[in-house]
Amino acid sequence: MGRKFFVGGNWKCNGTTEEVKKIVTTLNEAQVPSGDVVDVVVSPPFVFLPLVQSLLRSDFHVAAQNCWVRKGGAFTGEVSAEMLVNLGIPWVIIGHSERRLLLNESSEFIGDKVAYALSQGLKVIACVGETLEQRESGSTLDVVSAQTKAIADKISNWDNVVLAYEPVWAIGTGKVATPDQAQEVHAELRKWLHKNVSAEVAGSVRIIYGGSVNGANCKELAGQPDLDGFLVGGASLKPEFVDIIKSAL
Ligand SMILES: O=C(CO)COP(=O)(O)O
Repeated sequence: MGRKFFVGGNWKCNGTTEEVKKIVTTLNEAQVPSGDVVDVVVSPPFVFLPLVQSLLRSDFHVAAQNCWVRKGGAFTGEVSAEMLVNLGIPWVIIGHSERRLLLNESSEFIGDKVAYALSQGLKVIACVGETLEQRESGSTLDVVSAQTKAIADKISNWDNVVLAYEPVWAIGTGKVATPDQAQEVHAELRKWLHKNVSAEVAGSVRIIYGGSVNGANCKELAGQPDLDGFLVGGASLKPEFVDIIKSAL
């Protein structure tokens, strides 16, 4: 099927100028598989985007962690998709569970954001995932399907979308999904896309996993047939991010 492996590093709300420079130096010096084998995208906080973009090796790319839902204007504190395009930022993460849960972003709002960002020419890492409560009540597949539907309802072209499955109970907890748990949801998401979007999209969209991925557990997860990469939080701030990139091989 030829889906290129994708490794994203979500730095979240972390870092000082010095720390950011250090991470970028580590990445720039790393021996990793070529850009033909893996897409590497790191996502610093907005304020560090220009710095990271100017220092980062040219085969790695940057993503913003969010953007405004429509054209910019009188929206204090927001950053528009147009601004990211203006700075040459190619990617944006949309719908991360921390924004869904802590900032009350609804699935519909996220669908609108994905559509607007794509319309401006950005590539989107769109996140879905269930809470522990939802998993324990057996509604995981319903939840991730509904979150994916809210995106599918608003877009017609998936070429520039990477779908990130991030179970909330695995984020920052050290409790990684087992390879079987991840594979099950990834396969179901692909089935959902096949049925509700198209066979082509189901076959070509990369579905990446996020939640307590580290240098030790990445290899086994990467071996799952429907798992096309990772969105890494905590470990993306450490040198072991390089080992996660290497799991593409
Ligand atoms: O939320 C995540 C990436 O977006 C995952 O975070 P952790 O890797 O820290 O669990």
